[in-house]
This record gives sequence, C-alpha cells and structure tokens, in this order.
Amino acid sequence: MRKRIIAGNWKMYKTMEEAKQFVTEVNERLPQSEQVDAVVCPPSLYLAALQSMTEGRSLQIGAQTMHDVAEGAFTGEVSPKMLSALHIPYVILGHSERRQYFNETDETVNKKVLAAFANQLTPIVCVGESLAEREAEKTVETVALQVQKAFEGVTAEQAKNAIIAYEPIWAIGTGKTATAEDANIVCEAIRVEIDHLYDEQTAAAIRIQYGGSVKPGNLGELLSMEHIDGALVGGASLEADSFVKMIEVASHA
Ligand SMILES: O=C(CO)COP(=O)(O)O
Repeated sequence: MRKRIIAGNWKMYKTMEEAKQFVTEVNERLPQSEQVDAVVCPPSLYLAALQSMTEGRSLQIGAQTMHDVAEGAFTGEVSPKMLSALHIPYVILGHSERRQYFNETDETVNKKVLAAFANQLTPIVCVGESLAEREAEKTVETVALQVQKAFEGVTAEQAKNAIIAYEPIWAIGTGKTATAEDANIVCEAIRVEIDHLYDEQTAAAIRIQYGGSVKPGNLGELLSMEHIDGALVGGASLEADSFVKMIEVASHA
C-alpha cells in the first residue's frame, strides 16, 4: 500500500508571522500519523525558519520551485544544493503556474527533476491538461507526454520515490474539481505510462496526487480511488484548520 501524501502549496500567500502561526498550530494539532505524509510548501523566504520549527514533528516542509544548477549568477533563484543543505525533503516542480508565467517547459522541468534526485530531494512533478486539451479529448496524450519528458534520464529506483501531481489546469483555483472517477482515469493513465517507461514495480510504487480545488469535503472521495494516493492543495491548505482536517481525512480514508 502506498503511503498517502497531502501537500499544501501556499503559492505567494502569507507573511512570515502568518506562516509561523500556521506551523505552531499544526504542530500542536497534527495527529502523529504514520499513514500520511503531511507537507506544506511555503514561499522560499520562509523555508529555513519553518524547517527548524518542524524538526522532529510530523509536519514536513517542501519548496515550490528551484533552479536546476547548484550555484551561479541567477539573480533571485534558489538552488537544489541550498534546499538540500536545509534538509528540505520535497520540491514541487513544473507547476502549471510556473509553466504559464515563468516559461518553464518540459525540458526545464526534466533538468530540475534530475537535479532534485542528484540532491536527495523528492520531486513533486506537476502535470495536467488545459481546458482546450480536455475538450479536444487530448487529456491522456498531453499528460503522458509531460510524464515521459519529465522522467527522461531518471532511473527506476529514483522514479519509485517520485511523486506526480495530476492537476488539470481548469480545476486550479476555480472551485471546479474533476470528478473522482475522471481524476482516477487520468491518474491510472499516468501509472500505465510509468509502467511503459519502467516496469510494473515502479508503476506500483510511484505516488500520484490529484490537485485542483481539493478541500476537506471532497478529499475522502478522491482518496477512495485506486490510483489517487494524495492531494496537492492550494487554497484549502492556507488555514491550519482545513489542513489538519485533510490530514485526518487522509488518515482514515
Ligand atoms: O494549484 C494547486 C495546487 O498546486 C491547486 O490549487 P487550488 O487547490 O487552490 O485549486
């Protein structure tokens, strides 16, 4: 059985004080759950502070993005080496907002995925189709190609530990969730693609999250699906209360 993973993507929200308040509250309330990985990904400015607040706690901290090289003249960027030195376990890569607003492509996502593994970071690789692609019935084709490109040069051993987040772009921040059945169909197609690229064991081991308007009220149904192992959550991860509720739902689902 794959361990569930609920990851909050805070995007560009919260001041440092609000971020610390959230972590203090979640540290107090989070059930010591062995069954669920509970992660929040704050703006990079807060990573060091929140990482030290969560040492020895259930809550884990992830980054929202990173560059692919260890160091260099790249103003404003954060490197894999820097994240690794802070012992940050996870990094979100290729989020659709990064692809849309910051020129990330399948090629740059692939470089970052390779850099994550080279630096002991677990990548949360985001894939997902646009509304136009869904309407043209190109969902599976689009997502399979994104997976194929993101995993170029990644070994089976590495892929087994990776996380893929399936986030249909039309469901992000819109209140529109894919039905659990539709999300499961795409997550299954992703697993089949991993089987083609690697083997059955790798496909069985890799964890696949759904993302897009997930909240405490719809998480249980999504997690009841065979191929959905967790969620990547935006808006509903910003309040400690709803974040803790989602961890509770995932612990019992
Ligand atoms: O983009 C997302 C998580 O990465 C989803 O955001 P929402 O949960 O706010 O729709």
